[in-house]
Amino acid sequence: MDNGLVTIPGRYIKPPSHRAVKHLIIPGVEIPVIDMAALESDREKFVQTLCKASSEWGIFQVLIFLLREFICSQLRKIIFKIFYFLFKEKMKYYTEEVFVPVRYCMSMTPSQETHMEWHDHFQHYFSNREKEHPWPKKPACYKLMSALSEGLGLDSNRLVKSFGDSEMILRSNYYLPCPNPDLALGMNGHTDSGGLTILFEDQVGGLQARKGDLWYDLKPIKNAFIVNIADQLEILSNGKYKSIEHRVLVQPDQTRLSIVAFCNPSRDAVIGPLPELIDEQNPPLYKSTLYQEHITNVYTKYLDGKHSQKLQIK
Ligand SMILES: O=C(O)CCC(=O)C(=O)O
Ligand SMILES: [Fe+2]
Repeated sequence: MDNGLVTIPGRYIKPPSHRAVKHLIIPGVEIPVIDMAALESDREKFVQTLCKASSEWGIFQVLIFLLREFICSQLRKIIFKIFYFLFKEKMKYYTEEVFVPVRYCMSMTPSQETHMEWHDHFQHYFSNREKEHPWPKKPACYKLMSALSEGLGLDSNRLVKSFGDSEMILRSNYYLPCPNPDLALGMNGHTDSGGLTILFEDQVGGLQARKGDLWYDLKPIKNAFIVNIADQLEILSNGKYKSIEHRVLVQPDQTRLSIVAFCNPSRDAVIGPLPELIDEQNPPLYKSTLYQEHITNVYTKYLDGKHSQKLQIK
């Protein structure tokens, strides 16, 4: 882009069947908004609202004022600087591996893709198994996970326990202005393969969530994080919470930045519908699966930009 590119390189052009179709997009949607302050003031109501948003949408906005101020003023600037590094510097971290301490990559797995996604990203992987890159025992999404457990009628620590030694991927996505935004996608439609995703985006917009055949254009709101249920939580909840498919469109004249925390189960965890949720009326909708195996499956599907593999392991 710095060299004055006027059309996108062929590898970024999506075939017509993969492009965003305008009449299937619902503009300016506001997904449910949940204020973390209510967790202290009225826990029961908080749990109810969270549970409803996770079942009906699988994606919602969360207000956490202090943290957001910090992220706005500091983190965004720092991450922009990292993307401004010389290409040669960034390439020192280039890899297609996921479970490495630091990764820089374009698209997802360029060597296996015919049509790339219009973004670059830096990714950090944290796990208590890795001595060099440990993460605190409690997952970053601990409070939300506790409330989500209660929403299933279970002990507040039940979901966290099922994650085992939880892991985390912290990822910054950088979407440059695109000279042909209608021919490309910033990120293909996918569901997140892990547990719970917490996303911070700037005010540029472009994130869309899918319900049926329609794509809902999610309007960024100030002072909010976006949280979405990912595949492993859908499976643990036996389908009560929905892992929603989402994608990102690109803009002709604006750079977009998103910072995403994927709060995931341990890769050793065996994930299946929680036995407490199963009875004659509620048979298991998913088979138990090793999380590690599952992520491989989902990852392959993810590259096709189709529904995730979880629908096939039923
Ligand atoms: O950039 C965004 O808003 C979405 C990013 C995303 O879906 C992902 O990294 O999995
Ligand atoms: Fe995602």
